[in-house]
Amino acid sequence: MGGGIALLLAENGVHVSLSDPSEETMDGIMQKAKKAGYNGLVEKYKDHKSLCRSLSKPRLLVFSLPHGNVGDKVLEGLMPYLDRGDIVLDCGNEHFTNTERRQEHCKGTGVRYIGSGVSGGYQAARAGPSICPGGDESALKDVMPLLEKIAAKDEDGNPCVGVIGRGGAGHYVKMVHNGIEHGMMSAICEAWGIMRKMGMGYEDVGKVLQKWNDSGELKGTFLISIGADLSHKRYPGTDGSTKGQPLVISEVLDKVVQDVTGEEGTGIWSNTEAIERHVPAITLNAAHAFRLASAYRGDRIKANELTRGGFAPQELEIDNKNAFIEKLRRATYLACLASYIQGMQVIARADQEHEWHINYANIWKIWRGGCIIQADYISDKILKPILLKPSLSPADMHLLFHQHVAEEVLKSYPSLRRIVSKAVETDQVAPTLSASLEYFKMVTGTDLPTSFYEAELDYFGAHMFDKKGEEDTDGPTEGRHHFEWKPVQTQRQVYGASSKV
Ligand SMILES: NC(=O)C1=CN([C@@H]2O[C@H](COP(=O)(O)OP(=O)(O)OC[C@H]3O[C@@H](n4cnc5c(N)ncnc54)[C@H](OP(=O)(O)O)[C@@H]3O)[C@@H](O)[C@H]2O)C=CC1
Ligand SMILES: O=C(CO)[C@H](O)[C@H](O)COP(=O)(O)O
Repeated sequence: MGGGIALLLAENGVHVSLSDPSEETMDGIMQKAKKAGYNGLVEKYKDHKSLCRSLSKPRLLVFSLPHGNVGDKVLEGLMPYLDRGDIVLDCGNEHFTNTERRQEHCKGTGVRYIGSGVSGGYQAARAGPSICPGGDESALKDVMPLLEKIAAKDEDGNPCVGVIGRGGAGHYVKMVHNGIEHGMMSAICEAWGIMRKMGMGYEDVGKVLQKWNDSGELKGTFLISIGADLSHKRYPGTDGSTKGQPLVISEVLDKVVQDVTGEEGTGIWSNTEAIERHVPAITLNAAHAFRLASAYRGDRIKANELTRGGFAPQELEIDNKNAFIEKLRRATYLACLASYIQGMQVIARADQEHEWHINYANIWKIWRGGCIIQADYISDKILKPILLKPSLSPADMHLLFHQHVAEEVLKSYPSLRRIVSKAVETDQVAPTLSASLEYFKMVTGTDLPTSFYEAELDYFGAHMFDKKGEEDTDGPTEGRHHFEWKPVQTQRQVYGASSKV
């Protein structure tokens, strides 16, 4: 990512001083710069002192580092050579609490720290990513012209960058972007698995994904478009030709490991945040659990043996394949929409709590292009009418509270139900699609079986309950009633006089 950003900056005429523990990595970037004709614009520096000396003031230091300690160490190493007014632009996926801690630490020194998510993967880092910066207002004012230059552009040519808000808001929004990304990726891979079990070849599935990306509710969805593309990629043979070579996808093992290996943290953080902000983000939770289950392939093999082959998905016999695929498209869309609804709610709750003053119109802007969760239909039809409203209330951020969103859910819900029920009957692996179905049932239900849950809680814990007709008007409040479901008994009454001590 860092190499791509360095070359992108050089392409825009910026002098870049590189610093990386690996000489080889830096040489590789310098070679690419030379090849691209950015002569003299990229130089490498081994130590912090010479790096900082090479930069004109106020300096702009761009981080693209693994999260956590690494950023702390690099900042600590740079600090003695930085001056008041210098700016650190942290473009990694950092936990917002680390961002805010560093911002606080920098404050006394006059160094200005911006936490800025970037999205779009390493290809976008080179061509122009979607960028969501947050933090010091004056620093943001200084860097925005440059960020606007290097950012991805949407279909109208507008840069996909905007100030998100105070403190760690930029990194927070990027974290939730990744939570939404995981929900969408999971739903799409489940749809892919179902199509494969319908007997469709990899390339046939690719063609369907291409159609989904071309029109309808999944139009312009980046993850669908790359799915269509990758479905046709073959390894080159010794003569460079791909003819008769295996499709790459046919050889990819079924494990997603980066949560477990600690390379990335955004999936864990966004789910933890959803739970801590009391958001029922079951689509995101299921997607995350699916990744975790997939990571432990060795455990799966063992459990598969013990369950005599596990519960392998059956081949699907579908009479009207086209009609079924249309339902699958709608089901996938609804799971993607659920991911957005849940993610936005997490952001809004955190915004209220941290008082980041998030600019929601800018969230719309940064997700319009260049990012992994780019979804043109959702952007135009769902988000635009809400996020671009001149004044927004916290309730607006519950996307489902808007009639046009509710109508979308109503339109595609029967398809989601049909797909999930078929998946359940035939043991297809569809955790995120199933969770999304449950999500819409849960969050629209007004007679949930949680009456019984509440009664049990009151039975054993005296946790109180409200009675039917006693509605909360201002958010959840503790129940008003306790019923003595069973009189408290003494130990002797329960266990008898002869119980052993
Ligand atoms: N990959 C992606 O698609 C995206 C990644 N990100 C985020 O961007 C950041 C970078 O990601 P990515 O490029 O994929 O990761 P890499 O691991 O490829 O790059 C991390 C860089 O940090 C350097 N580094 C590691 N440890 C230290 C250290 N102690 N001191 C100084 N430098 C160090 C590495 O050096 P070395 O050359 O020695 O390995 C490497 O150049 C991460 O925060 C990631 O979450 C954000 C969006 C997309
Ligand atoms: O931030 C990203 C995209 O937005 C990166 O691609 C990130 O590496 C994806 O990893 P993970 O799926 O573990 O979040």
